[in-house]
Amino acid sequence: MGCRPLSRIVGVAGLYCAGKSLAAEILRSRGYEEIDVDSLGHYARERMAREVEEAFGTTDRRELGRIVFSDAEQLRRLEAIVHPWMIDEVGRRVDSLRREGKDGVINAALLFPMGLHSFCDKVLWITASLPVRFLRARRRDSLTPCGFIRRLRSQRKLYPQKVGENVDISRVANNGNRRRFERRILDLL
Ligand SMILES: CC(C)(COP(=O)(O)OP(=O)(O)OC[C@H]1O[C@@H](n2cnc3c(N)ncnc32)[C@H](O)[C@@H]1O)[C@@H](O)C(=O)NCCC(=O)NCCS
Ligand SMILES: Nc1ncnc2c1ncn2[C@@H]1O[C@H](COP(=O)(O)OP(=O)(O)OP(=O)(O)O)[C@@H](O)[C@H]1O
Repeated sequence: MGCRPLSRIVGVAGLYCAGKSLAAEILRSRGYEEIDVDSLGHYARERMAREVEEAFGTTDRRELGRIVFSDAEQLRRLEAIVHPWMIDEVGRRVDSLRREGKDGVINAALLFPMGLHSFCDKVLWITASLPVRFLRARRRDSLTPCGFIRRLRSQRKLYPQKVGENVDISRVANNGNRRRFERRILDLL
């Protein structure tokens, strides 16, 4: 009877434009399967379109972003609708990876507040300086300084320090080029 290989689940977290998706891409190139929790959020919004429409009068991604990222109470209302299903879905996908002995990466800005770190064997907390993140946000999302500041305010809750839980967290700086970032990540695995 053969032994199933061990599965390893790595969480990737960090603030807006720190480089979480790039970190997940690097892990994917090493055979990890990605659970992209931002995408699950968009899928959840479509699944729960009726509740979202009732609560906000719209299900449009951009319009909702404008509403919830400038008002913490509205963001909490949206999270209360979509997060329970999202957390269950991540759990289902992790179970399936573990059963198949596959490695996985959970890419989630809200890894800690959603409690998803409890599914992980290791967490990479990606950091980059504020000016670097602003330049990336401007290039990728055409965000104005005001829009950038609004995003930052909605992300105060994301830090791992706010979680008293015992999980192996490595901080990975991503202020330089991709090659250096990739080397840092691979050294930590
Ligand atoms: C409000 C929504 C519709 C705005 O969509 P939009 O396309 O404008 O932004 P996008 O999803 O690309 O997110 C932009 C940035 O905000 C971050 N972000 C998304 N949701 C949240 C949140 N609840 N709290 C803090 N940051 C968030 C993302 O990680 C990303 O860094 C969407 O972000 C959403 O449905 N959020 C709630 C679900 C959720 O919590 N998703 C994040 C899981 S990690
Ligand atoms: N080391 C790097 N060198 C060059 N460009 C980078 C680097 N890291 C990230 N970027 C670019 O910065 C932008 C943000 O990176 P990425 O999407 O990985 O961040 P994120 O943390 O996943 O963002 P979000 O918070 O929106 O989910 C992207 O356009 C990406 O290509």
